[in-house]
Amino acid sequence: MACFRTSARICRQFLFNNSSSTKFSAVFSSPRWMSSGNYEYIIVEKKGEKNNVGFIQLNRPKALNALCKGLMSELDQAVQKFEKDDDVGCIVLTGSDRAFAAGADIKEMQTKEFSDVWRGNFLSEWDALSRCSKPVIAAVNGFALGGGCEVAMMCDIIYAGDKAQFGQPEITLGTIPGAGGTQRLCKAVGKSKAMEMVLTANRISAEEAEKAGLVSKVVPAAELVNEAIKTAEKISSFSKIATGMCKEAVNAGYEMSLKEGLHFEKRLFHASFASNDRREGMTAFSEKRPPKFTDS
Ligand SMILES: C[C@@H](CO)C(=O)SCCNC(=O)CCNC(=O)[C@H](O)C(C)(C)COP(=O)(O)OP(=O)(O)OC[C@H]1O[C@@H](n2cnc3c(N)ncnc32)[C@H](O)[C@@H]1OP(=O)(O)O
Repeated sequence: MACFRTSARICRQFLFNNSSSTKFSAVFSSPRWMSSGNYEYIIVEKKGEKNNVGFIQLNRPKALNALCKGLMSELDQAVQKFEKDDDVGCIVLTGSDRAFAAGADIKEMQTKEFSDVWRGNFLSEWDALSRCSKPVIAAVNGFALGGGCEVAMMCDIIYAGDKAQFGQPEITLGTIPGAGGTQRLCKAVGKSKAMEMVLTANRISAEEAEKAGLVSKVVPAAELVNEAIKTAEKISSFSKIATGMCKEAVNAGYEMSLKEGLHFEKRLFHASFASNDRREGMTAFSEKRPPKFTDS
């Protein structure tokens, strides 16, 4: 903690480096808060030294976290709960060592008719993660297949354990990806690789996913969750207004032309000057002290 007193610059290094005290907090932080919700398919906790990381673990091990209706509905509820929680600045979503998620629940889908899925707009209810204004990190170990890969891609950052496998095997079921597995994958890994993956059901390793651009970091499987929590703690230490603006600018820019994206970013940047946190951040820098963000 002495670094905080010494200078703002050293403090900034503290925030940006993997300091031993941050590692300590991520490794040893216990679930100090359990969700009051009664979840069947997920585990929901708050983690991190400051209890400011929303942690969701898919927990349907016998079915390799297949994304049944109940699980997706609980995921939606948990994300909304963290969205409203003023202490939470970032969310980590993970699965088990064996599977992040093996896709939509095939046994649940098996008997559905065209009219069911069309009229019910099946899978549209999966959009909760994409609507979340707070950053979400997917920590992927094991299989991320079909809907599992799609859910990971709905997150803002993907960290993968070194044994993770990504794929879109829907073609083997006589169907196609239905929750972004063609479009999001195409944007992440490029058209040729995405086309190969959806047409052949070939899986790619964590290493390949990192090279192709689907994943931002690969770490040993055992360290994955702590690594994601550490990053989430860092993100949570910043102004929630600024992190929200960053997320909005990146996501909007991704969909827009360069000209529109640059304009949108500039306007959000201008808007940040209306926040107390922008004033505090720059004042703290000048006064060589750590900033105290108030999310206002
Ligand atoms: C529509 C889109 C969304 O856009 C989809 O997501 S469609 C689904 C796409 N996913 C898949 O096709 C993957 C299906 N799963 C597998 O291919 C294999 O299970 C595996 C992931 C390669 C693992 O194989 P392994 O031999 O190690 O394990 P099992 O096959 O015995 O699986 C264990 C257990 O889990 C059940 N299960 C696995 N995936 C699903 C799923 N997507 N839906 C429902 N259930 C799933 C599997 O049936 C086994 O349970 P058991 O039958 O033994 O009770």
